[in-house]
Amino acid sequence: MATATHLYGFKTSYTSLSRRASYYQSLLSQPRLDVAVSVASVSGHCTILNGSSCRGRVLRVSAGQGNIDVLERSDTENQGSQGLANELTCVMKFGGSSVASAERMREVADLILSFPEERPVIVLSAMGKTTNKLLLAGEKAVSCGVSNASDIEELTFVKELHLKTVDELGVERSIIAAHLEKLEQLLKGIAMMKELTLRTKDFLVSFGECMSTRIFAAYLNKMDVKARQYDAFDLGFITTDEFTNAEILEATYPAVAKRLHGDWISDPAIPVVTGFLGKGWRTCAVTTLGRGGSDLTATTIGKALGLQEIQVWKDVDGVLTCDPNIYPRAEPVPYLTFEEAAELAYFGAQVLHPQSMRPAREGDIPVRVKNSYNPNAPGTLITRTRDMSKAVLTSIVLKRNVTMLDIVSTRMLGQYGFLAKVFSIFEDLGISVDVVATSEVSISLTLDPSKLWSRELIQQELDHVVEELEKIAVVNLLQHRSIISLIGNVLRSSLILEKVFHVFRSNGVNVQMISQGASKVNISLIVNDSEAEQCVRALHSAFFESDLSELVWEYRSENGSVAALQS
Ligand SMILES: Nc1ncnc2c1ncn2[C@@H]1O[C@H](COP(=O)(O)OP(=O)(O)O)[C@@H](O)[C@H]1O
Ligand SMILES: N[C@@H](CC(=O)OP(=O)(O)O)C(=O)O
Repeated sequence: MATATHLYGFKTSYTSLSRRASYYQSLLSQPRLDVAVSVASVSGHCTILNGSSCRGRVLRVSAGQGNIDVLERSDTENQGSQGLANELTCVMKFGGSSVASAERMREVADLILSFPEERPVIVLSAMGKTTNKLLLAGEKAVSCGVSNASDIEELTFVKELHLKTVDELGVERSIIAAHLEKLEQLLKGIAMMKELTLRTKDFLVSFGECMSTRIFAAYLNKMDVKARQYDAFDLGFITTDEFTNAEILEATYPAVAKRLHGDWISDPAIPVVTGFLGKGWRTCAVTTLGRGGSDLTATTIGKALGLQEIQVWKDVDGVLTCDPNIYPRAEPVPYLTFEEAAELAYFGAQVLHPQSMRPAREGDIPVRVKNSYNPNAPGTLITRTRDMSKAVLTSIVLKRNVTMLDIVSTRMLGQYGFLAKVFSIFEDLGISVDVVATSEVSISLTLDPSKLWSRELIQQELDHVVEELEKIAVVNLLQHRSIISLIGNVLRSSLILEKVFHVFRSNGVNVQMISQGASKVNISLIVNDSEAEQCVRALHSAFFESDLSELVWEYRSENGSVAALQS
């Protein structure tokens, strides 16, 4: 092992010497420079000028001229690494549909190995529909009695699926035997207690990801590809204690970077990480990030390690122009911005977790959505910016079963007092609002259903909201509504809306509320649930299957300027 020291030109964006000094202090406190380098490259504070590999212990950083300083490092601890060329390069997340069986796991392993230039972190979801089955098993356990818990149909299904998979892949059953045993014990516990709390639900579903990752890592090892399994809750994913919908806390980033980096450098092996899971910071119990949360696990790791790319592998050719279950002729969208993708996810496109774009945007790391069943399809590339000069409508998203409130002031309060009071009621009750339209004396809004997760709560919460609002307003509660969100270039909103209203009128549909906020990418329309799918199909035909250029041309002539069309 070499013990030479090396000097590097070290460029920092901090111009003040005192800021630089305190920044270097933090670098020096890192046990190893590879951690410091990745922290630095993520936050964008510094770059290593000569582009060389920089691992080992930071000895000294001394201020030089301008904002270029000299960094001295030692190779003493440079165990087994060949420099940045051997860093982990990307994160590849495979959803449940991609790892639903032994055959699928084999294909995913082949797919990973077909990118020899990549050194990926792998994030996996539970196999197939395991999460749904586990939740159903938990619900049945509440009322089936302890003696029947072992025979719950969904438990048998989960056991058989996982045992069949290990057998077919030729890995040891012992890899998951303890988890299957513990899962059965847990269901007996639920049966005994006759209750399934949110905390227990999270622990229960965690078995899915814990088993899929163990099986897959064991299979890679069997194929002589060195892999190491990680449970996210032991890896450093620290979250709030909001069971079933936990938020990732900032402390996660350095913790995950340190652990994955440290292990990779001391003993390189492909990390295989459980998606979806975390550890509550107060309770230290297993938490989950909301359904579909493995996307968020992947983008969090991408940001933590400052990786080159985040890939999310699904069962569709990328983000599509609308939900293919509503309209099978939906087509892949080749490029999206983080903002468009976030808006699309937030307004209900199942393909991405609503919060998953945040870490990617903060770390400015491109996200590629690909199809594990059709790897040659180009997929969707999501980046900070894209060419919007030709963009009109990008995608149509539908969120069903939304509750809408029409709130009309009784004029006991002035306008500003009225709005403030209405929103303070929502804040006090912890309910999020999705879409809002206001006039001087009335507000129409929709409630975020993710906060109204459990059936019992819905009615209770709604009753309470209405009761509170009725103290200052006349309230009309409208249920079974849908939000149709048009993600696109809002600079062309007149063109979009002209076409939308033409389509709605031809289909005899009345829009009950419309909102085009400050967001440059989204127009939301509220219609009855019963009319929503028909509207999405008609809008898709109008925007994506007919030639828009004629309309664009008319619009351009009317506005008399080409510039009006360019963002
Ligand atoms: N706009 C959309 N683009 C692509 N897929 C969509 C869209 N809206 C809904 N979906 C659905 O999302 C599914 C993929 O998301 P998900 O099931 O969470 O993937 P995975 O489990 O593989 O991570 C697709 O199979 C498709 O049915
Ligand atoms: N297994 C979890 C987490 C997840 O992200 O799954 P998927 O990637 O299959 O959507 C769920 O079903 O919600």
